[in-house]
Amino acid sequence: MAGALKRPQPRRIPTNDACPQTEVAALIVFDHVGKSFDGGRVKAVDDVSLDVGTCEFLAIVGSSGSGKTTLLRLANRLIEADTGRIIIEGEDVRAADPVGLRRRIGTVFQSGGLFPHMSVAANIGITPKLKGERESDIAATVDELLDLVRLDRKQFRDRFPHELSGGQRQRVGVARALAARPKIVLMDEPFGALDPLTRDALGDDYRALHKELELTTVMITHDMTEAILLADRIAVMREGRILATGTASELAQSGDAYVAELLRTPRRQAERLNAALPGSST
Ligand SMILES: Nc1ncnc2c1ncn2[C@@H]1O[C@H](COP(=O)(O)OP(=O)(O)OP(=O)(O)O)[C@@H](O)[C@H]1O
Repeated sequence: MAGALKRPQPRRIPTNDACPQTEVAALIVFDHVGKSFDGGRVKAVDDVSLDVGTCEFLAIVGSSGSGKTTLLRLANRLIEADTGRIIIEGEDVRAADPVGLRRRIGTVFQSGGLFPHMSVAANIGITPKLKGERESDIAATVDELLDLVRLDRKQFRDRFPHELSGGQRQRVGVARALAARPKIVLMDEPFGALDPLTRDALGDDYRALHKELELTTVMITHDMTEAILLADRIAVMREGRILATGTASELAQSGDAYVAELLRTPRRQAERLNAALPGSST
């Protein structure tokens, strides 16, 4: 049977109850954060202040080397900030146990980041296993997550990463990130290496999961069109700094030349598509 089209009920995964839509509290706060490399010669992140609201989907857009990945790595303490504070779920990350912090935050990488020698089920179940959950509970969680990311349980559970397409690997990557039932998901170019159709389908599916599980998501992308289509708000980074944040229409009002340049491509794409597919916008 092909991947399940209907999501099963009931589900045990969504345990994030702390997300009333009226709440505006920020789940992630970057407060004047700075990080340099090479003895201060490379200012990868330069005095960044940014709040990510509970249940918000924030995209970080910027060219290569603008500091996007460094910002995410600071959030889960893969590296330490030189200056400023990062608050996750009300707690300064410097006070948090790094391992515990990373288990509370789901992470999805561009390549999927799956362990090649482990089956799909073992990859998805790795965090619950490290947390000491019972084998039977882990197996149930893996099956629920496979349903959630629309991969057929029987077909995919025992496969190895090299037996999957790029899109299927990313679906497993998303399932693995959700296995510890995080409130926060950090994604680094998660759909960047996929063909446009797969990318579109996965983006839509993830957006639905974000809403359904009441997640708070930060997604890095080079692609402004993807950011506009998926995110509630977009932060534009350049040379370690946040140039602008806002919804697509707010960014369109920005007087910044680089932001305008980034918006030119989706504008041109929309115009060309409307011209090539008359009536498609109605
Ligand atoms: N561990 C490191 N040691 C030295 N320099 C680093 C290190 N990590 C990142 N940098 C530098 O910091 C800057 C920002 O890198 P970062 O990976 O955050 O950018 P990015 O916006 O994510 O780029 P890309 O889109 O290409 O992934 C770059 O100049 C990079 O070379």
